[in-house]
Amino acid sequence: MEFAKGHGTGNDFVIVPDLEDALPLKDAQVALLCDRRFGIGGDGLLRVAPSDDPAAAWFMDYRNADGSIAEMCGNGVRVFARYLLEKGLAEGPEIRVATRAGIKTVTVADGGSGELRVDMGSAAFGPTSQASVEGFTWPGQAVSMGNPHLVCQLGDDAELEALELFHQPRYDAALFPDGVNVEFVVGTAPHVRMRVHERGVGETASCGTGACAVGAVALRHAGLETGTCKVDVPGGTLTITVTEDTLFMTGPAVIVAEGAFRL
Ligand SMILES: N[C@@H](CCC[C@H](N)C(=O)O)C(=O)O
Repeated sequence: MEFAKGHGTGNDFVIVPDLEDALPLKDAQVALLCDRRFGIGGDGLLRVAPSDDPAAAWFMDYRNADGSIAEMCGNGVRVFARYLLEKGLAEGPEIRVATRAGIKTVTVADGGSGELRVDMGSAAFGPTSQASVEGFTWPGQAVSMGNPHLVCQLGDDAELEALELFHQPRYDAALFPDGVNVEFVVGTAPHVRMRVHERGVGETASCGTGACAVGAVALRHAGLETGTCKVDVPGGTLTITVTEDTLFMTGPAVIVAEGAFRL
């Protein structure tokens, strides 16, 4: 089976081209491919399949490392678009990608940085809630970016660094019946820093949709309806811009390897 490997700010993905839609992957197969000892290794898998939607040629079939399906992946959609560009499956500067959270338009950013900008659609704010790790509890803001997030503000860098994110933080399962990605943030807009525990994965070096949720919350905390917020993640920096109509995320996306896997 042909594969490629790519990442966006250290959030890494196994990419499986399935251009004839002939390779429906079972959960266990996805988990094996994403396993860092027994497989290729990745936080998730991006299957490149034809789209049913006439507005986009390709569908991003995103799966978490444990095989579970998620609605959206922000770093994944940039890596997916980079793969389409490198393989000649799409032409820039605008690439439309079908996802479970609707069509996302990815644009090659101006200025030769090589970064990609995605129109992610507006952040949808939910109720406030809370998350707990190792007996400590923080208030949090529920935000949907197509997939569920809980953004928790911490006091300072030392508190963020001391967090043990080996296990899923505790959360209100009635509010998040399908699980939730939990972001822990320090700082204020226009520049914040975060760590994340992803549903179906564990702690990752970055989460694009998480950074979008964090940027939107940081701007709102600063009393801003629109604006730009840089979000530092362990694997780099993402730039989040909120406009009256939508939210853009800009960041890197690179393909680092290609090969064949014996499935
Ligand atoms: N890493 C992703 C988010 C992937 C999905 C998430 N784990 C979920 O289950 O919702 C991103 O970059 O957005």
